[in-house]
Order: sequence, then C-alpha cells, then structure tokens
Amino acid sequence: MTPAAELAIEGLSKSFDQEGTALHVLSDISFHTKPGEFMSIIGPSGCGKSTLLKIVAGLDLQHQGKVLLSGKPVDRPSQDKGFIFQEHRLFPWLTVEKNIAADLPLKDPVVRARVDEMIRLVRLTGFEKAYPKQLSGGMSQRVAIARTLLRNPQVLLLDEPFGALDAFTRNHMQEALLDIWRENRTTMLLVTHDIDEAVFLSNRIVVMDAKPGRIKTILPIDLPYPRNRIGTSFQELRTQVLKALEKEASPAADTWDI
Ligand SMILES: Nc1ncnc2c1ncn2[C@@H]1O[C@H](COP(=O)(O)OP(=O)(O)OP(=O)(O)O)[C@@H](O)[C@H]1O
Repeated sequence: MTPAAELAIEGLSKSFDQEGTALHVLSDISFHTKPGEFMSIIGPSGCGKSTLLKIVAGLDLQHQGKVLLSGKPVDRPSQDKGFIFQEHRLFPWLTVEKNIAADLPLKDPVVRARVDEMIRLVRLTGFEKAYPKQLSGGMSQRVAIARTLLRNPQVLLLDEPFGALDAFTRNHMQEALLDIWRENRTTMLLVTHDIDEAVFLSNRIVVMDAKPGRIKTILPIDLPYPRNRIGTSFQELRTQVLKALEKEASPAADTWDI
C-alpha cells in the first residue's frame, strides 16, 4: 500500500476569466493535512470548493501559490491523487469487477487478488458480476471508491461523493467510508455541504467563506470514532461549525443541510 501523504496548500489563489472580467474565486488558501488525516472543506455554494479540489488533483494548473503532495509540487493529474465525484461515473457495459480493474487485466493473478481485496473492503462481495444498473446509488459509489483505491492513491479527494444519495444511504456510506479509511489510512480531503457529514467523518474541518473563497477558520473535531450523531458533544461541535459558517456570513451564502 502506498503510504498516506502529507498535503500542503500554500498561498493558493485562483481567478477565472469571465467575459473579459477576472472572477476572483480563491484567495490565499493555506492549510496542511497530516499523513492519514481526514479533512473536510465546507462552505457556501460557489466559494470555490470544487475548484480547490481540482487544483489539488492537478486538473487545473492555472493558479497562484503552491500545492505539494509529500513535498512534491502537483503539476498534473496522476493516480496517486484519487478523485471521487458526486456521480459514480462507472462504465454501464462493464461488471463491478471489470469497472474496478478498468484498464488492468483481471486475468493477472496480482490484479485479481487486489480487485477481490477492494471488493471486500467496500463490502460488495457477491456482486462481482453485477452491472451498474443492478446496483443502488450507494453500491455504485462504493464501486467507484474501490476503483480509485485499487490505484493506491496517496490522497483521496472526494467532491460531494454522497450528495445524490438519500439520507439513510448517505449515513450508511459515511460509515462505510470510515471503515475504509480505518483500514486503508489514505489521507482524505472531502468537500461537502453537509455539516453532520463533516463532523461525523473529519479530524479537522476547513470552514470557507465566498466571494472570494477564503478560509474563515479550521476547526479540530476532537471526538473519538465511531461518533454518536445524537450525542451532546457531537451536537456541540455541529453548532460550532454552524456558527463559524454564519459568522459574518457572505450575502451570497446558500442554505445549509443541518
Ligand atoms: N471553468 C470555469 N470558468 C469560469 N468560472 C468558473 C469555472 N469553474 C468554476 N467557476 C466559478 O467559480 C466559482 C466557484 O465554483 P466552484 O464550483 O468551485 O464552487 P463550489 O464551492 O464547489 O460550489 P458548489 O458548492 O455549488 O458546488 C463559481 O462562481 C463558478 O461559477
């Protein structure tokens, strides 16, 4: 397994050109994740969360400031930076196991063993030969996670991965993600709108503001795992995140899933 990476973001700023005018999207973003840390980013719609994640993934290189993975500048997309999107992006014509293997030959015993290990990790044993249309949204997203983890990423970047799922499946997937993290210890960077999700999963939460996107505060979530969503400490931390979001809220701030 590839060791978990330290991710360093230093003085990151980003503008888009919109019809000849510069749209200042990210302003002086700096934070570090420790190897194996679970970090979430929360903030109003349009504050640049997805843009930030794409920059970390090496999908957008037009920015100021530095992004370093294990001390090396991120200058292109690569398999050591796994990316999970809101939609699972599976190939509908391939079975679960072939979706996970993708371009790797399943006939190779090493690949076969790794695919089986990933299927066990995401709890899809018995569904190896199923097609995406036979899976629920949560199961499909677990296949996408398995496909990404098979490539041994040093960091897993998750952009609203459970945003399209119902509340029950979402809770279940959060628990599944924690199991995977506990076993795999990949560094996690999760973008979410959901305060509960961020508090349930994270070691620390980066709270952002919009126009331009900037860091308001970084909150440590010092609760032991597994976390009890209805416990007093959980509720107190949830309130703390909400207060941080609301503090000097930008007029553009959207509604929140609380
Ligand atoms: N390729 C692009 N060209 C021009 N503007 C862009 C581009 N991508 C994003 N933007 C703008 O940058 C801002 C931030 O977008 P981004 O998707 O990163 O926000 P977000 O915080 O992830 O939003 P949401 O929570 O709604 O997904 C928005 O105003 C968006 O319109």
